[in-house]
Amino acid sequence: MLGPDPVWAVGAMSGTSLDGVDAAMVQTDGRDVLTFGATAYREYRPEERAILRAALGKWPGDDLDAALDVTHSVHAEVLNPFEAAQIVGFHGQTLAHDPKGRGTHQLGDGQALAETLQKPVVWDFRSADVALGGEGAPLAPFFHHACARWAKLRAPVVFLNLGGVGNLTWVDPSIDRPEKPDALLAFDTGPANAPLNDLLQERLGRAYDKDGALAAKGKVEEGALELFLDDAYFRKLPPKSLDRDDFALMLDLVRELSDADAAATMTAMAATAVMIGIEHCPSEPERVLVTGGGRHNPVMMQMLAAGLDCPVEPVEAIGLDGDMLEAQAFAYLAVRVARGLPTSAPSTTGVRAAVAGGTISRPS
Ligand SMILES: Nc1ncnc2c1ncn2[C@@H]1O[C@H](COP(=O)(O)OP(=O)(O)OP(=O)(O)O)[C@@H](O)[C@H]1O
Ligand SMILES: CC(=O)N[C@H]1[C@@H]2OC[C@@H](O2)[C@@H](O)[C@@H]1O[C@H](C)C(=O)O
Repeated sequence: MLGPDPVWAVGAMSGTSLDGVDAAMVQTDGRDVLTFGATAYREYRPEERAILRAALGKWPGDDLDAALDVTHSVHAEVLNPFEAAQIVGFHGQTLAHDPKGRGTHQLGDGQALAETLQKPVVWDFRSADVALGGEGAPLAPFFHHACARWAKLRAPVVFLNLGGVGNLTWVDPSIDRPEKPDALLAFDTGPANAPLNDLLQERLGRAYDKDGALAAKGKVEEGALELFLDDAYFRKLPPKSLDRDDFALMLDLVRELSDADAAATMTAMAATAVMIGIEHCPSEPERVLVTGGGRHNPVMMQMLAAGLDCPVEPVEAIGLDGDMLEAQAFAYLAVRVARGLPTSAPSTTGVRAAVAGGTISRPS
């Protein structure tokens, strides 16, 4: 279907924080990123978000009609204008993630989207990895490797995504292929914004702690932080991954604290989980490049900078767009799948062997 020349792909990602769908174009041959293109964002309306939230934790076979309608219509709306794209990478909304048990579930029907958009759609990126013993996540690391090469970095760096869940990729850009054994190490670090958002929603009816304003007024309760860090997840060697609500009990640890102290403590939990994560990396990175919404939270960024020995900067420092990196990743991965190139490896998900995850659906 796709020849060896670079193509324009569009990727769409709806993250664990359930804020909306990002879409972004990338020109790539599946190995190198040549150009970054147009982007778009469609926020969920409150009623759409409520339908998706109610579907969290559900698996194929459950009643998902309403959530599927929302996912399909929002993706069709955000992706329709990308006429120049030759192929689509459609992540789908993660509803449940239990790689060592029931599997992983991203809501969406790629065939239906292919019919609507009249373009080939690559989707269900995670199942093949899980079937081969992998965590099915994170999948952005192969793209992070391409970004490091695009930015002509030489020394190992860490890409840190602070979304609902945190995940990091240690990258050695001097190794030319991401599937080679020492090129990457990746894993979920712990909860990032999701439990903090839940706290703000529950106590104050606010979606999130804008600019860390509440956390800035509070003080970290060290006892609660220590109890949180006792969780065996942090000592477990990577690869490892999390579901959005795996740390929902964090809210109990801050239950007795004032709003400001609870926000400060939860922000410290997210940041400290990252610091422990960095200790698992093969070597100290030259810098930590932060993507995802958490990079807009100055309190979280300051805590990271204070706890790490290297500079902590938003990915914009190397010319990337930290709000769109995940959507770009699934554009890039779609082309890799179409070309039969792997999208994960033992070092990124723990999969038995490098695998090209994803199903390709073509309009009939
Ligand atoms: N100005 C800001 N101040 C503080 N926090 C912010 C700010 N902007 C965004 N955030 C946080 O970032 C979150 C959104 O991050 P992002 O869009 O990266 O998440 P996601 O892509 O849904 O998650 P994931 O990567 O886990 O799938 C918001 O819910 C909020 O908690
Ligand atoms: C199962 C799932 O959807 N995981 C997401 C989630 O959000 C952040 C973190 O947890 C990461 O593991 C992953 O997303 C990114 C895009 C990834 O696969 O790289």
